[in-house]
Amino acid sequence: MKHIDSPSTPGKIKMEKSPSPSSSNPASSDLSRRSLRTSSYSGPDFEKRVRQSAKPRSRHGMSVLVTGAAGFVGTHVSASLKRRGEGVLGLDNFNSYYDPSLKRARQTLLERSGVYIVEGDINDGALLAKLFDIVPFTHVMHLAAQAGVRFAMENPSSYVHSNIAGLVSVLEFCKNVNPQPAIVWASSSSVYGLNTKVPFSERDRTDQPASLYAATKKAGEEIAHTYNHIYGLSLTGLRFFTVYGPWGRPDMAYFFFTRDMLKGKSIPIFEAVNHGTVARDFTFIEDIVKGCLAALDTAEKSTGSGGKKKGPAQLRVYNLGNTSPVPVGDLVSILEKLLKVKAKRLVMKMPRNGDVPFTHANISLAERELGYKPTTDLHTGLKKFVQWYLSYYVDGKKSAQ
Ligand SMILES: NC(=O)c1ccc[n+]([C@@H]2O[C@H](COP(=O)([O-])OP(=O)(O)OC[C@H]3O[C@@H](n4cnc5c(N)ncnc54)[C@H](O)[C@@H]3O)[C@@H](O)[C@H]2O)c1
Ligand SMILES: O=C(O)[C@H]1O[C@H](OP(=O)(O)OP(=O)(O)OC[C@H]2O[C@@H](n3ccc(=O)[nH]c3=O)[C@H](O)[C@@H]2O)[C@H](O)[C@@H](O)[C@@H]1O
Repeated sequence: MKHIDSPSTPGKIKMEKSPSPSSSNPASSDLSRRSLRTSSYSGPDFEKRVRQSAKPRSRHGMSVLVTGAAGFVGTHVSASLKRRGEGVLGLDNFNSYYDPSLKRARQTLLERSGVYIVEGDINDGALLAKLFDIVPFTHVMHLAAQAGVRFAMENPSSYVHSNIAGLVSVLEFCKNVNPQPAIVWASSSSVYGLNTKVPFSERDRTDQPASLYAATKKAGEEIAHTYNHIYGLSLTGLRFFTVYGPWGRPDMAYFFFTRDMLKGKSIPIFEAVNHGTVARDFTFIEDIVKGCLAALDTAEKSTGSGGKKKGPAQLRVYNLGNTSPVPVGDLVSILEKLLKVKAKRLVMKMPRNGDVPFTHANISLAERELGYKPTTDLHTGLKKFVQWYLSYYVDGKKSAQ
């Protein structure tokens, strides 16, 4: 995987040093505010675009800040919220973990539907202050993160920067603004780590992460607990299970298998110890989007630090999976049929690279409380992915990196 842009790249605001914890506090961000006057984030045009994009037109009246909006899940969630008439503003740093031109193409798609994505980093306190000054967001859909389990061995600090420092930066803001927004954020199925009890339930242990990525998501869940407990923030963590679909992520197996199969290259298929099958509870993006919207719709208001008087704020965690694990070899067989290409399979022992052998979601809690019900099997979902892939890369003559 590629080198990633410096994790401290602070968007377009030129600051003398990386944003410090104090600069992410709206009450103590004089330095940051000064730097904003000369930045491209100020001016009537910028404010107008932000306001227009975040203005709700639905009966729900939501104004949602979507972090990671140029990402795979962020694009789909933003588009879906906008279609429903919610106000949506995106925030993304467009880093180069994978081909940024794909993020730009998603941005173009969203702009056509009226969603503006501000280019900047979630650690940039001055920028968050500016956005919250312009819009009293009712909700934050926090999806920005350093994703991918294996890349954590190459660039561990990018995970700390986005998944820990970045989460704290967002929560610091949310705790300080009035009114406080409700926050729905992406955790991960990877928190189950080496857990062997299946299917994975929210009550199962999550103290054996197999990768630094998983450890940062688990840390995020603990951090969420703290901000809920002290500051009365309403927080919902969603444990997504291996999400796939159109406009997906090129670092994920289903995506680069497709690319490499079409190029006639061999694809490494991992097997567990003693030739055990490696399987995933692959979940289609449209099902995940429904789960995200249901989590936003059922999110209660934050209660603030006077939480004791008003009662405790909501703190929730849900599995969003498909409840139907499929061996990776079967995923390849489906791709072979859809692409009409015979894969050159290179079966190999799974390296100790952060991967886990098996995932399987118990979704009864999400079913009960969110009305979440995935409806897309892997064949149907991959068919939609392949149709998109061929039209984007082959017909669109884009180079797949
Ligand atoms: N796709 C999956 O299978 C899956 C599974 C479990 C959890 N998740 C989580 O869901 C969320 C969305 O995942 P995705 O698949 O869309 O990944 P993605 O990489 O496509 O999207 C994440 C976006 O966040 C942006 N970003 C990263 N760090 C940032 C920062 N510091 N400031 C601003 N923007 C930043 C990236 O540029 C990217 O566009 C992530 O939190 C991820 O960890 C994804
Ligand atoms: O569900 C999750 O929480 C995680 O889902 C995915 O992680 P993963 O399931 O490992 O997805 P892929 O990297 O696409 O791998 C899918 C399967 O293919 C296998 N694989 C991967 C790469 C490879 O070269 N060969 C191979 O057989 C993996 O072992 C795994 O079983 C995402 O990449 C993570 O960001 C996310 O947090």
